[in-house]
Amino acid sequence: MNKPVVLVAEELSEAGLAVLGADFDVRHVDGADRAQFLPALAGVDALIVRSATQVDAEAIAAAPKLRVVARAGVGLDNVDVEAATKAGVMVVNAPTSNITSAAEHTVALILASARNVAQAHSALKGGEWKRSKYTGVELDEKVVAILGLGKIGQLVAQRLQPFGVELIAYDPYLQPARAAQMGVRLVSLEEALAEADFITVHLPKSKETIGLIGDKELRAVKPTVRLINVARGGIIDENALYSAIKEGRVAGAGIDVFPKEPVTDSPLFELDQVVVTPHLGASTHEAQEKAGTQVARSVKLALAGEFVPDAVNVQGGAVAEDVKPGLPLAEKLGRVFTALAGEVATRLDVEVRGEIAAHDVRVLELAALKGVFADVVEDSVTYVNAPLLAKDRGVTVELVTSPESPDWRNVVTVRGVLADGRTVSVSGTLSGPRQITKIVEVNGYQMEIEPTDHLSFFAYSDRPGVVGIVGRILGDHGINIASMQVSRDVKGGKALIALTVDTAIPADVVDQIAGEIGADSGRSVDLAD
Ligand SMILES: NC(=O)c1ccc[n+]([C@@H]2O[C@H](COP(=O)([O-])OP(=O)(O)OC[C@H]3O[C@@H](n4cnc5c(N)ncnc54)[C@H](O)[C@@H]3O)[C@@H](O)[C@H]2O)c1
Ligand SMILES: O=C(O)[C@H](O)COP(=O)(O)O
Repeated sequence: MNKPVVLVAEELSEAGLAVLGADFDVRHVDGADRAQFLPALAGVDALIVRSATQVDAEAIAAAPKLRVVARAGVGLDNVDVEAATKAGVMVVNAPTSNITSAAEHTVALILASARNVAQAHSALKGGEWKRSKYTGVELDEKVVAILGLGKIGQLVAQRLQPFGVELIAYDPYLQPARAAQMGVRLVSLEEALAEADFITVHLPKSKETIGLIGDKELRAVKPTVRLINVARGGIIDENALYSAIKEGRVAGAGIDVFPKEPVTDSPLFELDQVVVTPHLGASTHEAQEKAGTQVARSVKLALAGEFVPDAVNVQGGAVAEDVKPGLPLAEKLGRVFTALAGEVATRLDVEVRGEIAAHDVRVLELAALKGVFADVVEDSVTYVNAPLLAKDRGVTVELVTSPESPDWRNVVTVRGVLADGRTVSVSGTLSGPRQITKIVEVNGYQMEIEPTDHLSFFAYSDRPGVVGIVGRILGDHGINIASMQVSRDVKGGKALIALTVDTAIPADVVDQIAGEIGADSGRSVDLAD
């Protein structure tokens, strides 16, 4: 059997490659070289990148088999997550892999900028012993403004605390009490600019943050201020920063990231007051080992069809062990639902009852939706695009949970209302230590059948002789019945036959049975693939 193809488009740690092991066809390409990268995507199941590879809509379209894009690091601004989601491609990152390295690099640049380390180093190695020119400033008693008090911003705050600085931060999405616990005073952007001796940026790059620190803002700072950016290029406007330093309105800067990378001709490079590094924030052995192993594990999970905790475009969090067996059950129920309904519902309820409802079971709703659309759309349906498919078709979906359940069993129900107002439902359980899955209800009829590869359901009016007719027709076509159950509401009322058979029942045979027994409906579903 062909191994799944994993394309590694940037350097991945040895430890990450070791996690992938021999089960995958691991290929390498230079993701920054578009002419090589795009053709290499054909036939690829998983793609691993860092920040230099643009995974845009064009790249995603060039990879029709792609199931997961893994970013061995934090920032996702080089990945078009929306395009990936539409294509059903999971996007994962390694959200905490390099935050310590990025925070330490920030502190390195703050100190380097305060004490002119890089400039003095170059001068001395160039044969110049200059002391007064490189007189610096202390951090003690200075005000440090952190823009973005998230994971890295917080680590920077912790690390700067012992230097005796006063910490302020601009982050409108954080509670002041949480910041206060860290010894940080939350302020407005205007206050941060006016009060700071050092400003360090730890924001994501977004529509709101691009150019957040531009000409106007750099006219509102102290002339002694130093700016540090280990987040993303473009959050501080480079040209505005250049002018501010050149005109003596800003004392200096420490910059790790640039609007376009790689870059060797930024205007900032000509200024002695600016210390620069080529996007080295995450470039430590430790961070790369963590990023590589974390994404390799996520790729393995994603290609095994399992839920991935670090997926950024899938709703729901980590899946509890007790909930995991419910995933294939909910997906099968979704497929049976669609077979029974014969059309897309206008409204769908996914009900989860029993002890598992104590966990986060949003993933069961996704699994049910995955099943509902699996036999409806041409493209592959995943945990990622299933909610979008529902939304596109105007299906309202609701998850209903309850710890109460009959017989103490965990029960999952997919219930939908069709355009003509009819309700269709199917329920399944997980029972026993082996978590055996059973279908226990169809359209209100109680039963107990295994969701095997081939199922059929016939709704008809209760009367003698029907079972015999069904058996004869299937026998005539060489189809072996594995199990058959008849349920009815009242004697002589409406009844339902549920069948499991060894081979698929062709559509014309389903029609023949339905015709001969005068069924209200006859449906079959193949869960084999
Ligand atoms: N240089 C490197 O090598 C390197 C390494 C890792 C991360 N990064 C970058 O560092 C940055 C921070 O990463 P993180 O993991 O700390 O992210 P994070 O999401 O944990 O933190 C970002 C913080 O910014 C705040 N924020 C978001 N939008 C804002 C806005 N418009 N105004 C003010 N605050 C806003 C959020 O509330 C959050 O607290 C990202 O840009 C990431 O890509 C760079
Ligand atoms: O967002 C990140 O994780 C950092 O910017 C690191 O990027 P890199 O993996 O390309 O070094």
